[in-house]
Amino acid sequence: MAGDSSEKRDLDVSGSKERKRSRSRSRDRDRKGSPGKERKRHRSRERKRSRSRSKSADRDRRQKDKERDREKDRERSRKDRDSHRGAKDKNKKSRSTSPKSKDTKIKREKDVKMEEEDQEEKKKEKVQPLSLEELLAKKKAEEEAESKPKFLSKAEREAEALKRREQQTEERRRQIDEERRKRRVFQDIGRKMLEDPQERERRERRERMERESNGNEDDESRQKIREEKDKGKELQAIKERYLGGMKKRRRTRHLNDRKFVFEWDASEDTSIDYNPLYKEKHQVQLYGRGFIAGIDLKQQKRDQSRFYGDLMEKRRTMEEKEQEEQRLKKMRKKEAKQRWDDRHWSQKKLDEMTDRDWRIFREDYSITTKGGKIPNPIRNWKEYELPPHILEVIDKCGYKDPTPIQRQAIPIGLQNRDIIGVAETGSGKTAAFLIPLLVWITTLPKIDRLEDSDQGPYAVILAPTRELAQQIEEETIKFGKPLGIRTVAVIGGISREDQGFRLRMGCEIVIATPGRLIDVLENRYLVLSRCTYVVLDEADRMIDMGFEPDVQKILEHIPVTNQKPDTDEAEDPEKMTLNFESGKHKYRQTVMFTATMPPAVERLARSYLRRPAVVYIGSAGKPHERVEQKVILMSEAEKRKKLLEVLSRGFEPPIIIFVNQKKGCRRIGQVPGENGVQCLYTSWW
Ligand SMILES: Nc1ncnc2c1ncn2[C@@H]1O[C@H](COP(=O)(O)OP(=O)(O)OP(=O)(O)O)[C@@H](O)[C@H]1O
Repeated sequence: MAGDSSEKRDLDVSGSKERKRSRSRSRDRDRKGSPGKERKRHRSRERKRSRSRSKSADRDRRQKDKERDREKDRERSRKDRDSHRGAKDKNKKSRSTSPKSKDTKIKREKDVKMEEEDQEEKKKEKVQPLSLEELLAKKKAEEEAESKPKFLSKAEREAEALKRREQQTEERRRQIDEERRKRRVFQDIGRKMLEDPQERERRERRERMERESNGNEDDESRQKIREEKDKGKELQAIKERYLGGMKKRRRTRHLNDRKFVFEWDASEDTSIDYNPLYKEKHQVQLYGRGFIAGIDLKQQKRDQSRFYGDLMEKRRTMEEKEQEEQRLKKMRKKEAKQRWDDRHWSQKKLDEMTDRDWRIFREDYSITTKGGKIPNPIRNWKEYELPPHILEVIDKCGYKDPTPIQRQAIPIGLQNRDIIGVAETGSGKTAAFLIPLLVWITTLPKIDRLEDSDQGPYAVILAPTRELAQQIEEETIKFGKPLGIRTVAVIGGISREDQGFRLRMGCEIVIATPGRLIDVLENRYLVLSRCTYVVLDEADRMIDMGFEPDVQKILEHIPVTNQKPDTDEAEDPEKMTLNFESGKHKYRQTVMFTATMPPAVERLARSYLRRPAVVYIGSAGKPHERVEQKVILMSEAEKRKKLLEVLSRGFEPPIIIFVNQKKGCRRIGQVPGENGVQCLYTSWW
């Protein structure tokens, strides 16, 4: 109810105002109705205004105040109207369309119209800025108007199109002109810059700076990208480390997959075998170092060296050429000398032999020596300075060349040195110790030899067995008889009296076995007062056979007055040679031959030999050169058959077959018997 009363009040207030306005509007309507009048009025107003403007500023101010007041009033009325509209909306339902409300509506519409007209009039009077609401309303109205379809006639459309076309061509022309103008300006600038070097320099500097700045920017951006990538990788790595990253599965291709897989191995490529291109691959050359790519490097090198050689040859002076020739001659001479010196010892004369040649010589004959200054071995009989009668005998015996032991032992023996010779049976040891002895004996006057025959022999040769002693005797007689040197063998199995008789007749050399010699010595058939030469042949065998005490006893029968001093003198070749040539007063010389060197032999050597020279022939553990060894691998069942096959090849008897068991010995013994060959078998049981 209160609301209604207030509304009424408002309406009353507004009513009075509206009335005033209606009156003015009615006037306006009247004015509109008569345009001529209105024009007159307007002109008069304009005149008035111009008059007033020109009259004074006070009036203007007053006018402005009035305008301001009027504006305020207008605002107020607008607000009232809005509130009135809101109230009207609220009471729309409650209030039915009563005649009263209709009147007010019409009145309001009239008011609005009047107001609009008023506004237009004012606008005309003075251009004032539009309020926001007005602007919005205006815009809305424009949009609505635009959204409404416009129906244009054909002529209008054609006109429109023509207009648009003109606009487009105009726009195009304008653009072309603009471009042309710009180009002209640019060309002008360029021309100026070409003319002005300073300007050009400035421009270049500017461009450079721009480029650098761009480059720096690029670098920075690249750096940023790199850092981001690194961070990403690091993050990924951390994730994989702590969360267990997803491993990329390797794609495996199976043979059953639809896609065909060509299984091929490099070794299956046979093109290399028949294609000459692959066979003779050309060496690819790159440019540089003075070579041309694609051409054989060796050929290029050859050409280059030829070219430079020719060039150098042209440039050399005569003097230089001579010098070079001299140098080459010297070099050739030196090389020839070297070649001459490097000849084999067999191509050299004795006086051309160097130490190196002697070393090679010893190696060739498997001679190894030890102990003091050992003289060089004998190359051949003729070369060596042996007395002619000795050489004659050697020649008579048919010894064309000395055996290895003879080559080394004879020169040592001729120096009156004690010798330990390690050599096998049948290596020519007899001549090795006999020749120095014969040389010495033949130096002694024959009368002395005959007169002093009761003093006993000059040399005693001890052998372990009768057979060996006889063998040595044979050899000795062979050498000694032509030289008038008498030899007596004192061995078992022969009458002691006979031997005693022969000894009493006198002899220079006694060959004996230890047992019988002691017997003869003890029975005074023999004395060793002038014995200066003692030979122990096959000393190891003698010791094995238990002759060591006998040997010692025999050696005790030899006088000690002519024993060598146990000093370096015993090794001095010159002093010893002099002593050797001194005839009767020669030191006692002891020579020992053995195939092995057991401790007993060493003991014997230490006791009776003075500073001996040791000569080894061959190498220990090495099979003898004359023995052929064959190993045939087969099963037990095949052995018998194989043995018969080997025997049927025609080996000269006697043949020795060694077996490891007694029964095997019997069984094999029957086999050759079947083939008509006598067989003996024996064993150590
Ligand atoms: N230089 C030589 N040239 C040719 N034949 C030689 C030469 N030296 C030795 N002989 C011969 O070789 C054979 C064996 O010689 P020698 O008896 O001297 O050997 P050995 O080593 O003494 O053997 P063993 O110890 O059995 O007596 C002899 O018949 C001998 O005539």
